[in-house]
Amino acid sequence: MTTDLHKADSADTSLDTVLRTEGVNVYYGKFLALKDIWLDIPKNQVTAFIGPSGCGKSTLLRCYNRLNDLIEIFRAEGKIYYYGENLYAPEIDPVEVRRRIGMVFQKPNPFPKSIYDNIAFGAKINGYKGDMDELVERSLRQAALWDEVKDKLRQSGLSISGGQQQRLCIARAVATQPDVILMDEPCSALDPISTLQVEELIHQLKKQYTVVIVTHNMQQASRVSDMTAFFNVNTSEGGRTGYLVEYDHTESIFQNPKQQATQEYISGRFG
Ligand SMILES: Nc1ncnc2c1ncn2[C@@H]1O[C@H](COP(=O)(O)OP(=O)(O)OP(=O)(O)O)[C@@H](O)[C@H]1O
Repeated sequence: MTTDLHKADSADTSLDTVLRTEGVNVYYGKFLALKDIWLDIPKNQVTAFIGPSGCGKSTLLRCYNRLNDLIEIFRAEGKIYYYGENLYAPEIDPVEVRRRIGMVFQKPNPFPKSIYDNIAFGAKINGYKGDMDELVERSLRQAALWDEVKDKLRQSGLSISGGQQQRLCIARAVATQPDVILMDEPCSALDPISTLQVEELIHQLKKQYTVVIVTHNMQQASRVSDMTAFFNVNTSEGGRTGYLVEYDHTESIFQNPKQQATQEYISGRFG
């Protein structure tokens, strides 16, 4: 087992890197939640984060759009670069970061507004000046939801099924014209059919976006992702510090992992 991620098996460097993570440590107060993370997220690929509960998958995901900034006791060390730009530099506006790096959460969370306004609202706030009807339709089409809701755009976003709500949240994320979409267990509250629909959608989205997904479901990681990062928790120093064990093409992680811990995790021996 290694906590030195310079030594961790790393991704294919021939792919364009969107997000570069260099030696990132994350603290909540005095608690070291993530230690020395080195990871490159490639463009127009789906990257999955897997690992046992508490290993810091969501924490790292939220570092990429500065959502952790909203947590008072959060502190990060190291560097995260977005196309070579330091995401945490003082001149960077976290609101703009969150527009370019959108997020979809575990529980579908549409606004208590109409389906139409769920999409139009964020776009208006972001100063969208184009044809709003066209944006709403395009976003719903991209989220594979248009045909199901085109006749009820004025109905509440809360009136549709959970799976449809999650696709509405994806449409809402897409409407702000992001570059990256972060997904934190986007299917964990969905039934199997809705899950497959969202997985199919993720597959489509990567043509245009870079996707990073946290999932507890290893079948899902192997179905949807191109790259997989396996994290584990180190309990040896009395805490529960997360670290990256192995990062590689999904096929290699699932069929030929280099680390024993990865092998044990994917074969269901812990976690
Ligand atoms: N806001 C917070 N304040 C304090 N500690 C936190 C906070 N958020 C997360 N943690 C701690 O940081 C560690 C990593 O949590 P995180 O949610 O990132 O892990 P995870 O791998 O996504 O877990 P899970 O799979 O259970 O969602 C855990 O020990 C957790 O208790």
